[in-house]
Formats: sequence, structure tokens, C-alpha cells
Amino acid sequence: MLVSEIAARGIALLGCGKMGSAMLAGWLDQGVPPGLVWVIDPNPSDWVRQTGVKINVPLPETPGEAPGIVLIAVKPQMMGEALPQLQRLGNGETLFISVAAGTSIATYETLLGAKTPIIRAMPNTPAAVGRGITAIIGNRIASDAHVTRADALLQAIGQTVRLEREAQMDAVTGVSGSGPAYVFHLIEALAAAGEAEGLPADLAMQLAKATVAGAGALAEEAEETPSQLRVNVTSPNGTTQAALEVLMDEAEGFPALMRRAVAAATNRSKELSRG
Ligand SMILES: NC(=O)C1=CN([C@@H]2O[C@H](COP(=O)(O)OP(=O)(O)OC[C@H]3O[C@@H](n4cnc5c(N)ncnc54)[C@H](OP(=O)(O)O)[C@@H]3O)[C@@H](O)[C@H]2O)C=CC1
Ligand SMILES: O=C(O)[C@@H]1CCC=N1
Repeated sequence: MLVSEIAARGIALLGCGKMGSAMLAGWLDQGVPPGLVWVIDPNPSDWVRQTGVKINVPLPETPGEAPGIVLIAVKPQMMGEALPQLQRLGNGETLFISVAAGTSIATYETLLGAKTPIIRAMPNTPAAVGRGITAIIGNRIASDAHVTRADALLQAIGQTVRLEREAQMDAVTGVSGSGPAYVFHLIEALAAAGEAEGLPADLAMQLAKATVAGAGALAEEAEETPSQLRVNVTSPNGTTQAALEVLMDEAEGFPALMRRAVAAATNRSKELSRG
């Protein structure tokens, strides 16, 4: 299904910051006419302003003319203030898709009505270059056709995966939603370590970025597992082995640290869901 077909009845984007803009860029790239997009955001960026979308224009009131899709991309903390203006589109023809972390389907059903088709989604920021991954799950009202439409719309910014249970969303947020930040921090730390070993800062950063980008591409494209790819780098008693003995330390190494980091993000997502 083409994104431009899905957008035929219009898309309203509530919140057009980093994530909303990444999605908007993906849709426009895929041929969605800007005139079919309503952006609701108090401070749209210069980029959003020059796209030609309708900005802070009242949505049509007439039944049948309301946007077919509302995509919610405000911070969870702003939801109480932002969402009520769209309440009248609940319990109707409009499909709601939310990318907000830690805002449960039940919260939307309370605000919009239990008969509203709702898709909860968790994307990540590589969406800005069309390389995101978004996990999705629908409420009981959402039909296969609704989920397929949401899936196709979110594929404009990368891969999608469908979840079996909403409860999985907290761990998904901890792994892929927040995950890009861990990788960016890895780049920072790798470059800083290179500098500490005497490399100039810009050279260390270039090496670190290209290494992470290249290893990521290889992990996605190669037939071998990441474990085998790691083994392929590691010569017996060589340099990599020396580093991995530090990184794989059971108590203080990378796996233990990552376990704690992902648990912290997952728990924060659960806390946000409780409100
Ligand atoms: N960034 C990320 O990596 C990811 C974010 N998410 C989720 O995406 C959502 C958006 O995050 P992100 O794009 O990073 O945040 P941003 O702050 O970049 O974007 C949110 C936008 O909403 C605007 N806004 C604030 N109040 C209102 C309102 N009342 N009505 C309409 N718009 C409003 C903000 O304007 P202003 O700046 O002027 O306040 C801003 O432009 C969040 O719920 C987050 O959990 C999900 C996955 C990954
Ligand atoms: O930090 C956050 O809360 C959001 C959700 C996932 C990534 N950013």
C-alpha cells in the first residue's frame, strides 16, 4: 500500500519536533502532498514552515472531511494539554497513531473513547535518515487494515516490527527507542579513548564514527551472527582479545552495564505509563 494512498484523507501531526519532523520528511519523500498534512505545534521549525504543510490551521469539522489519521508525537508530559483538542475525532473514522514513550493504549482510550482505533508505536531517531525501526501494536478496535495502514506509514522512516503484547513496549523502548543514544555515547567514548592514546580529536572521532557505522552495516548485511563477526575480528592473543577481556568482564564489563542501562530505560517507561 502506497503512503500517498494512506494519506489520501489527510494526516494531522500533533507535535512536530525531532520525531514528528523525521516522519513528515519520510512521507513527503514518498509523495504525500503537503496540502494533505496538518501540523499542530506551537513552534514549528523553519524546515516545517517551508514544506507547504498546513500549520496550526483548524481541522475540518464536517464528518467525512476530518483527517483519516492523527499521529501523536508530543512529549508524554505534554499529552494532557495537547490531546483534548483532538478528542472530537475519537470514536470515529480517524485512526490514531502515537509514538509517545510510556503512554499506554488505555490512556488514549480514556481520553479519546474506547471505540477509537489506536496504534501505539515506538520509533527511533535513525528515522531521520530513513534507517529507523518502529515497533507497533494496536488496541482491540484496530482492525488488520488499520494496523497495515499504520505499518505502511511508519515504513516511510525505516523498518517496522509488530508486537504481540503491549507490555513488550517498555523493553522495546529500552532497546531500540533509546538505543541510538547508547550507540552515540559509544562513539563519544571510543573517540575519547583514542584521544587518550594520543590521537588528534578529529581523527579519533572520524575513526570512531566510521567504525560504528561500518560495523552496524556489516552486522545487518552479513550472514554471520554478531558473535561470529566479533570472533572474526579477534586474533588469538592479539589486540582485540586484550580489549575484550576488559569489555567482557562479568561484573563490570559491557554486558553487565548494558543490562543495567536497558533495565533503567525499561523501568522508566513503565513509570511513565503509570503516570
Ligand atoms: N526522540 C526520540 O528518540 C524518540 C522520541 N519518541 C517519542 O516521540 C515524542 C516526541 O519526541 P521528540 O520528537 O523527541 O520531542 P520534541 O520535543 O522534539 O518534539 C515535540 C514537539 O511537540 C511540540 N509541542 C509541545 N506542546 C505541544 C502542544 N500542546 N501541541 C502540539 N505540539 C506541542 C513541541 O514544541 P516545543 O518544542 O515548542 O515545546 C515540539 O515541537 C515523545 O513522546 C517521545 O517519547 C519516541 C521514540 C524515540
Ligand atoms: O528518552 C525518551 O523518553 C524518548 C523515548 C525513546 C527515546 N527517547
